[in-house]
Amino acid sequence: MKIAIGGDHAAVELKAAIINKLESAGHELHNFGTDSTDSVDYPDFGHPVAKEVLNGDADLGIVICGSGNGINMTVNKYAGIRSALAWNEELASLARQHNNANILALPARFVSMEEGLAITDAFLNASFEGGRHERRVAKIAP
Ligand SMILES: O=C(CO)[C@H](O)[C@H](O)[C@H](O)COP(=O)(O)O
Repeated sequence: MKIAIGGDHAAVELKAAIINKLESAGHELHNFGTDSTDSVDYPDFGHPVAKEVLNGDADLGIVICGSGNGINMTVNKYAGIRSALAWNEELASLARQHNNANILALPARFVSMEEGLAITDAFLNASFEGGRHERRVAKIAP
């Protein structure tokens, strides 16, 4: 799977661990940074992930900031992006199963490294259930 990933300075350690794990599992990661703990602005790293998913160069995206909120808000500005903030595995699975989320937003300062990796796995391993959820997801667009 091709996965776009980006985050701010709060995300660096978790992002690196996710990239390492997913590349080892055979996924192709497109890393849009930041890879430094110098303070940056999370929108600058969310926009390229949203664009990569929308143009089809990535199948899914992962965005990370301290709370997950700012970068989640950023990518959800794009029509066609359904980004879900998840702080446990069940929320991540449900985001794919019920909402057909195409981006996972992680709160780096509120999950452990182990939890962040497990949440990512749950997101990638789940799939959209369709059925009644198809109608609801179609109604998300205004
Ligand atoms: O902006 C955020 C909230 O959605 C992110 O959590 C940022 O990572 C956070 O604001 C960064 O805070 P810092 O005090 O500038 O490190």
